[in-house]
Amino acid sequence: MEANIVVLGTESVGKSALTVRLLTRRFIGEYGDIESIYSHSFIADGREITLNIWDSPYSEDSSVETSLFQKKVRWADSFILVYSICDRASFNSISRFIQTIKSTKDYLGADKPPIVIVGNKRDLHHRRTVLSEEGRLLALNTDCHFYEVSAAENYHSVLMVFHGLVDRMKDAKLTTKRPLGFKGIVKSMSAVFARRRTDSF
Ligand SMILES: Nc1nc2c(ncn2[C@@H]2O[C@H](COP(=O)(O)OP(=O)(O)OP(=O)(O)O)[C@@H](O)[C@H]2O)c(=O)[nH]1
Repeated sequence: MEANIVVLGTESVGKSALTVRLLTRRFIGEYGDIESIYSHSFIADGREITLNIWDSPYSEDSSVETSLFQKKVRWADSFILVYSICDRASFNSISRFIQTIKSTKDYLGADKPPIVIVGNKRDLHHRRTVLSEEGRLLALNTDCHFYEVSAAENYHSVLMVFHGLVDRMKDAKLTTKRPLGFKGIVKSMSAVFARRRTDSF
């Protein structure tokens, strides 16, 4: 099985931190602004599963109206929508992402995609401005799954997010993948670490 996952959310909510945590088990603190699609394979129930994970830095250009956003929605089989539990505005933006994803997929005649909502930075509970119940309620009302995690502190909770999404996709036919149609987006993990090393000098 091969599946395309897009990680979305507003600025600095921890999209790269979650992605890099899954891929390397590490939290490296600073990630740079790298638009990347990472490939990650693992075995589950005796089957090889490959996830292509598209992580992009947020900017005004990533708003839901843009053609790049539409391109991501078309490409993806499923979505991880991230907010920070310390950032109310990032939580408020999640509904808009869900609406746009659903209406675009509907317009394309595609199946309803699995969507997971993730409240990140759980370790910063003393600065919390979004209650867990609010995240859970939003997920319930929009037929999404919900997790609260800390990419900084907990690898296993991040693993649960991605594996939970895979479980929801298991029966879908997700095999033949078309190339994206533009160059320079696929980076290796070494790019992330190289960037960090450079930044620290
Ligand atoms: N305390 C804490 N900090 C986190 C956590 N996840 C990410 N951060 C920090 O939050 C900041 C932003 O993390 P990124 O992963 O770059 O966030 P992003 O959503 O990819 O940001 P953009 O690329 O700007 O859209 C960094 O300083 C991270 O170290 C977390 O779980 N807990």
